[in-house]
Amino acid sequence: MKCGIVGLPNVGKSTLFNCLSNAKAQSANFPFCTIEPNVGVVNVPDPRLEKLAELVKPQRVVPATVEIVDIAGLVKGASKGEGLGNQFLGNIRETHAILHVLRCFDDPNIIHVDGSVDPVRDKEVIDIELQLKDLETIEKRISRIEKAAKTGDKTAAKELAVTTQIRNLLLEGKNARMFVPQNEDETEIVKGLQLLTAKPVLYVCNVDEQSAATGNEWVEKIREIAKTENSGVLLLAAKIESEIAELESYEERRLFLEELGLEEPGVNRLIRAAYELLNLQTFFTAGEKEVRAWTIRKGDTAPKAAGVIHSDFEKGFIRAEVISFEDYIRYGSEAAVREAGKLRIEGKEYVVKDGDIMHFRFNV
Ligand SMILES: Nc1ncnc2c1ncn2[C@@H]1O[C@H](COP(=O)(O)OP(=O)(O)OP(=O)(O)O)[C@@H](O)[C@H]1O
Repeated sequence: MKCGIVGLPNVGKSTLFNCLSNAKAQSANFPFCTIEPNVGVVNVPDPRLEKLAELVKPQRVVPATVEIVDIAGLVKGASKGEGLGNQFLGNIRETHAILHVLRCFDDPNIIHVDGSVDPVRDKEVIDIELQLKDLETIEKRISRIEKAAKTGDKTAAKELAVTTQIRNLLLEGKNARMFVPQNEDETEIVKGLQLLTAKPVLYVCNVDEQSAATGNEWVEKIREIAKTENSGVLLLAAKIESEIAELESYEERRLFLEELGLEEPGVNRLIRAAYELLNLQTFFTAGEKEVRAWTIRKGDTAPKAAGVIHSDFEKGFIRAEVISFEDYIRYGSEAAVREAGKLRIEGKEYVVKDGDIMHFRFNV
């Protein structure tokens, strides 16, 4: 599961990516590893993990991770192959969610590809390119299934109904994510189309130093639009944050952030937001050797969670012993939780809750 950073050229994507890739931007515990020049696996800052580690004092602490890809700037005409457009759109297709960076800072020294700062227009430029590409995908699909649908093939007819609705949305200049599947079948059909504008999106408003905590009028405009799309907005001052991330001492970084009116680096919020956007959540395992955050999807059951640790755990799953994060903190140790009768035994059907501390019983 990975998130792609998308936006026009020169809006601050690489600056943002560098913030993420700078280990010092976060606590010492959160290293970053670059798989390829533009792909990073970044650890998810999670205060709960730190609290658990304080209580358990394990030999190792292992955070959850999320993969982030820096996709080079898209330009007008990308859907027609302009400026390596096809390659970049292909890169977006491989991601599961989009971090759409918008330039919301004024700086006459930094050239804007369209001559002036206007994130609302910029957002539309990108949207249109993605929509045009999706339209091409949809038209191809429709022409392939139309005949079968009209000669009584029920599966094809269902798909035609969905694709036609999505095509109409795209023709109105809307994104495919505005289509709400009515049942499991429709969800599967949409998934199969792999549309760019069906992916969840978070708008990242890249602001200047002065607006780091409060935002500005551009951000407000983007917020208004995002509301109508059910999408999120995140505020981040990429340039100053990348400078802060360069500072050696933790204390210095903290002071600088405080001056900006921030409690923690914006990238921490961004990483958590990316995790959320991918529909992921965390469960923990806690032992003397290791306290660890594991990543699962929201809605996953206990055996699925067990399978993330080892496939044998899933195959031979018997039951899970579960402690809620709040109980663990309240009683301070697994033994005390047991004593208080707060340790739950859960079976195969149990849907894991974010923050659960789990122990699996299995046989092989
Ligand atoms: N919030 C900000 N305030 C002021 N300047 C910024 C801000 N964010 C980025 N910049 C500056 O804008 C310029 C472009 O940034 P960057 O190279 O990160 O853009 P990009 O989106 O990756 O561009 P491209 O797609 O062309 O690679 C850089 O000089 C960077 O320092």
